[in-house]
Amino acid sequence: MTTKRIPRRVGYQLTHIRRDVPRCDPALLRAYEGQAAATVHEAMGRRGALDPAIKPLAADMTVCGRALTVRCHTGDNLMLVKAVSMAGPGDVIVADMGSAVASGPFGEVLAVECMARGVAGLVVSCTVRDSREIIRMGFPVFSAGLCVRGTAKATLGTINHPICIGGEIVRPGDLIVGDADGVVVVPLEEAPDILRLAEERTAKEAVVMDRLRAGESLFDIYGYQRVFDSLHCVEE
Ligand SMILES: O=C([O-])CC(=O)C(=O)O
Ligand SMILES: [Mg+2]
Repeated sequence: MTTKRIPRRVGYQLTHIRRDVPRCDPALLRAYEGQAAATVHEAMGRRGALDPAIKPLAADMTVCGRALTVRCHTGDNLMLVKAVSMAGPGDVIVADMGSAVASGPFGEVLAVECMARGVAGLVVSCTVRDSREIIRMGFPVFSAGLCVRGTAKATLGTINHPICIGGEIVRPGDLIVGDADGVVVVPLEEAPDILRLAEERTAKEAVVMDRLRAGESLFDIYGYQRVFDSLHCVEE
């Protein structure tokens, strides 16, 4: 009797894990480290902001790095565990965990591995757990809150494919900038121009704030009377 073997590759085959992804210039990454998320968001024409439900575990957490993207099956962190094993310095793991927000696919144990690998941070669409320990060790985690529920480790997803998180598309290699105000994604090809615009904005705001300290008003400096006039503002 002959045994029928099922061919492993039939028709379209999804590549689950991609390793050959664009990498931004390390000097550019370092230059982004001093930038506030809100400034970057403004500099790119108010684009790129993830849903504000995704917040840092502690107000003083900041993150800056290149996106290592992960797409997990709902309630399963198998691909996230794999992504952590692939991550290194300068990487921010950005994880779309599917439709269930309330689960704890990331906690103290994975945070320890991230710290050991020098990973820059985690941005995740759902909740996480072991928050006290993660805050204590100072690993930057941006999540939709906290949940004690554990996850399965049984289903494939993708690593380093484009994902959608917090209403924004994130592609592997895109820049991620996050702080207490929220998280912004910068498309890699736009990163040099947006950095220049962000630096210009920071310099301009420093001058404006000096003028405010000297007694001027923002209303006058920016000439908002023009807007009032166009709206026929009545004042008595
Ligand atoms: O292992 C998990 O499923 C997540 C977790 O709790 C940890 O990383 O500590
Ligand atoms: Mg745990």
